[in-house]
Parts: sequence; structure tokens; C-alpha cells
Amino acid sequence: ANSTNTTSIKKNAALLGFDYDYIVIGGGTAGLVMASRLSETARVAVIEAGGYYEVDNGNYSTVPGLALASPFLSTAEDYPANPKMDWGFLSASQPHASDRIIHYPQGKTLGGSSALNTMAYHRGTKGAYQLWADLVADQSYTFSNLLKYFQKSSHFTAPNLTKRNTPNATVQYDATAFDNALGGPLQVSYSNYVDTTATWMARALQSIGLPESTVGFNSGVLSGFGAWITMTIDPVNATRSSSQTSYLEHVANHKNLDVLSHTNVTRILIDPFSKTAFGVEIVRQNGAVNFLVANEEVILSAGAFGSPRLLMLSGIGPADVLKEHRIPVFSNLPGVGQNLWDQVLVPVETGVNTPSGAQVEANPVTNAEAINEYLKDAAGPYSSPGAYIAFEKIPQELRSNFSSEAQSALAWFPSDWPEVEYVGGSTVNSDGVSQGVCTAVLVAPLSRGNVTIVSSNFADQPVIDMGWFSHPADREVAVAAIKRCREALASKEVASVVTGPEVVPGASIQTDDEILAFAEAVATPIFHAAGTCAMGKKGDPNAVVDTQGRVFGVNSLRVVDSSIFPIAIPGHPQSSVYMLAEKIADDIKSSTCS
Ligand SMILES: Cc1cc2nc3c(=O)[nH]c(=O)nc-3n(C[C@H](O)[C@H](O)[C@H](O)COP(=O)(O)OP(=O)(O)OC[C@H]3O[C@@H](n4cnc5c(N)ncnc54)[C@H](O)[C@@H]3O)c2cc1C
Repeated sequence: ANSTNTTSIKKNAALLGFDYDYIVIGGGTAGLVMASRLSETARVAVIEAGGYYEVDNGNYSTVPGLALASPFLSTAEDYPANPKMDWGFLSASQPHASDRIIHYPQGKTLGGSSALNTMAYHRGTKGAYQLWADLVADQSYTFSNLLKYFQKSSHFTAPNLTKRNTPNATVQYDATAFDNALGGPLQVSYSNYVDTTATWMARALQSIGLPESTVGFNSGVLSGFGAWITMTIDPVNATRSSSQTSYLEHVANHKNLDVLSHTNVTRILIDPFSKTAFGVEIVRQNGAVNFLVANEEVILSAGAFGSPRLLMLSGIGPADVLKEHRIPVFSNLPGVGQNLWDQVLVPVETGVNTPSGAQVEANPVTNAEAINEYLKDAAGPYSSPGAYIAFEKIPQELRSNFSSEAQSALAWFPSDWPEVEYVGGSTVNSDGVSQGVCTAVLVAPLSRGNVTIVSSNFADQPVIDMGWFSHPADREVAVAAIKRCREALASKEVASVVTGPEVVPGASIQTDDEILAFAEAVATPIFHAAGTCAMGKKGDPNAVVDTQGRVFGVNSLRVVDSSIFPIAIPGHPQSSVYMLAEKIADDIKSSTCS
């Protein structure tokens, strides 16, 4: 590209009506917030590689109880591909996870990963956002300063006690963590069903010192507590609330928002002399290539893997990588694609004699009733992806065995940042018998991964290396977390329902080495990748964008999505993605108004 090109591309785009104030790349979770908010006052195009998930994935994407049932969500290397919904990213072989190659699903549809996720909604801890604010030297990132953006994005509905109707699953919450007067589009409510086995798993977790929080998980406190958490479910018909059903529908009548679906952005156009982003190269479904122009800014919201990939393909990233692939370097930013935070999960399962939602669905007669109940009343097992969730730092009895290296590495995290999340739920075995499940998730991971390109061609998939268990502390925490799940399931409070020997990992796995080998063999992602275009102070080794998402070294280009998190907030990230996009949309609108 040269500036003559820039001028002629701009002229042509103006003639064809292909010019906008803002172009948003990626109609996913953050992208649709940006497009929706910016189109309140400006002309915006949002470009999304996928289409409508209601068409491409039907019930799997809309019915909460089927949230994890889409076959393509398998993380096995030979997963059944669904290129209409998922990017099909594969990891590099993971040396500390039995050399496995992992399929890492990422939404390719309007709504992005908010159309695939398991709908858990909660916020991180006050200490985590304080750490974020301190790392980026911007106190607007403390929890108290961010609260208005969490609130601006969400609409809270209290649990429907008649429909929920399960003993021992009464929800405690703090309604003041929300402010419906702000008109937030994202629906946040509770499942209209709780399976009996999950209530026993909650009891098991409470028995090991994780009582139910009296305020829930939206007020900045997680560690030491459990909760029946809020979910992104529309309470009226118990369907998924995604960025598409919330933000995009919210502005469906905005004449100045163009949605280009089934369209890939293959490159960001950057003027080489002024180092200014002025548009994008797109490839439509029929193969046609067009250039669109942004007179104000290009906003990249292509997700934790898609955003660093597109920056590198456009000449922004580590100079050595770009040169290797003969990509002209517009901004040498070594942090692009680095600092990948990923949380892994490992399960413990045992047979139980209690009923579960999975059991209801596995039996054709009860399944027909459950479908009817869902369609008629928006209730029953299909209305719920839910489970009981609890967070803790590994307690002293177990952490006193940690190596001094692990103890000092873990001391980096704030005191209220939990090390493990436990998800208490249920599944069913091939004989139709319920299994109680305690899943442990490492939410203070110290291993870091990266994502990189293998060529200058958009058609070549990037390579993701999650780096799982590469830090020794993560290995020690995984072993301790599995022991805690075992302790919960062996507690006398649940002895009356637990039947037979443990199913997973199984009684033969006992020593720390055996437990670690088990964790490495079965660990999967919980799909919370973040941090690959990290926000930071100019000059910090990993910093790619400033605290308003502006890319260092290139004008008129921002990144706004989970890739700019400097740290992965403990637990489930979607609330923070919506919050962050609301915050930066506000920054943009207030700077253009003043
Ligand atoms: C299976 C799964 C379960 C999860 N469960 C939970 C949960 O229960 N709770 C929770 O809080 N979080 C959960 N998450 C994580 C959460 O959903 C994500 O962190 C969040 O949605 C990421 O938002 P984003 O805007 O960064 O990216 P995305 O929402 O993934 O958006 C990126 C968008 O950009 C598009 N795109 C990318 N490249 C291009 C290109 N070149 N051209 C055009 N379009 C492009 C993509 O198609 C996509 O639509 C889950 C994620 C997954 C995948």
C-alpha cells in the first residue's frame, strides 16, 4: 500500500457508499456492543465472518440446557467440525498435557462466543480489578469505577421461585449490584430449574468450608464462597441472551448501522506514511474482495485469537515474526499474540443415587415431558445450563505442601483472588445413572501461552499454544484442587447419596504424581482465553494498546475485546467483556462530543 492507494481507495469507497465513520471488525460479544453504541451517533459497519446462530445452530445455541451439547464444542483433536459456527482453531501439542492437540472453539457467528458460551454471568473481585488498574496505571479500572459499565450493559431479573421450585437451591443475591433504570440490553437472570444432584454437589462444597454467599457473585467478592449464579438467559422464554439478541436487536432500527455477515476481514488498511488505519479489506461469501473505509476509526473486536492474528497479518506485531512472513512492519509490538492467559479444568466424578437433568433427558419418556415443559412453561431441565459454583484459595493444610517457588509465585495475586473455581453439577453415565461432578478450574494460572501466524495468508490457521501447566505452581494447584473435590465428595453431608467408588479419576489414582498425570491427561479449556493484545503502559514489554484500546504506533485503530485484558479476571469473563466495550464506547463518544 502507498498513499496514492490510500487516496484512490478512499475515493472509490466514497463513490460506492462503502465509507463509514467507524468499522467494527467482528460482530461478537464486544463487537456488537461497540457497533450498537457507536451507531447511536455515527455511521457504523460491523463485519462478521459468520451468520445468525439461530439459523446455523438452532436449538443448540438458543436452549440453555443444550449449551454444551453442540458436537463441535468437543476439545478433541478429531472434533466434528462446524465451520459455520466455529473457527476450528487447533492448539500446538501441549507438552505438559500429555502432548495433546486441543480443539479450542471460538464463536464464528453474530454474537461470537456469547452465542456458544455456557451463560454463566458474574463479575470478578475488587482486588482483581484493582490489580488491573495498577498494572495499566489507570484508576478508572477499579471495581467501583467500573460498576456503572457493568450496570449499563445488563438487565437483572430476580429468580422465579415458582418455576425454580427445587429445595436447597434458594438464591441469595444483591439486587443493588444492578441498575435496570440504565436500560442495559443483556438479560441476566436465573435458571428456571435446578437438578437435584447439583443441590447435593452444592452441599458437598459447602461442607468443605465454602458457604453460600449472602450477596452472590456480582458485588466484587468471590473467594471463600459458593453461589447459584446469574446466567445470561432471557427470563421470559428461557432462551440465550447473547450480544446479538441483546445489543444488535436493541438497535435493529438504526439506519446508520450496516451489518455485513458471512464476510471475512482479511487485512486492516494502514496508510504507510501517516501510519493511520483507514479501512479494511473484506472477502465476501462469494469470494468478492472489497475495500471499506473508516473516516474516524477501525475497531478490532475479533476475539482473543482473531484480534492478534489480524493485527499481525496487517503489519502490527513482533517484527521478527512479520519479517519472516514478508509482512511490512507498521508497528513493532512484540506483545501481539503473547500473554495468553488460559484457565484449565479437571473433573472428579462419582456415582450418586439422586436424579439429575441429564438423566431426565437420556430417557425418551421423561425427555418428551421435559421438552413439553420447556416449550410450555420455559422451565425444566432444558431451561438450565446451571450449576453451583464456588471459589477459594487453596487452604493452608494443602498449600503448606506447595514448593516455595509455587508459594511465592501465587503471592503475586491479590488476597481476594481465588486460585480455584469449583463447579458442582451432574452428568449421566452410559447406563443412565446420575454422576455427581465436582470440576476444578485453575483461575489464578501462572502459565502463559501465545498465538502466532504461520504465513501472511488469512486462509492459514493461526497456531495457539496455551502453555498449560508449564508453570510448576499450576501443577501443584491442580493436584490440590482435585484433592479438595475429593474431600467434598467424600464428606459425610453427602454420604447418603454417593454410591460406589469414585468414577473419575478412580480409586487407583492416589499419589501426587498419579493425580498430576491424570490432570495432564484430561485437562480441557473452559474457553476463557484472554490477554493476547494486552492493555498496558506504553513501552511495557507486552503492551499492545493503551487503556482506551488504542494500538501503540498506529493511529485510528483500537482493539476492544477479551484480547486486551491485561490479566484474566478470576472466573467467567463475559461480564467483563461487555463492561469493557461499554466503557471504551463511552470514551470514544465523550471524546468526539467534546
Ligand atoms: C464454549 C464456550 C463457553 C464459555 N462459557 C462462558 C460462560 O459460561 N461465562 C462466561 O462469562 N464466559 C464464557 N465463555 C467465554 C466468553 O464467552 C468469551 O470470553 C467472550 O464471549 C469473548 O468475547 P470477545 O468479544 O472477545 O470475542 P468473541 O465473542 O469470540 O467475538 C469475536 C468475533 O469476531 C469474529 N471474527 C474474528 N475474526 C474475524 C475476521 N477476520 N473477520 C470477520 N469476523 C471475525 C468472530 O467470528 C466472532 O464473532 C465461553 C466461551 C466459549 C467458547
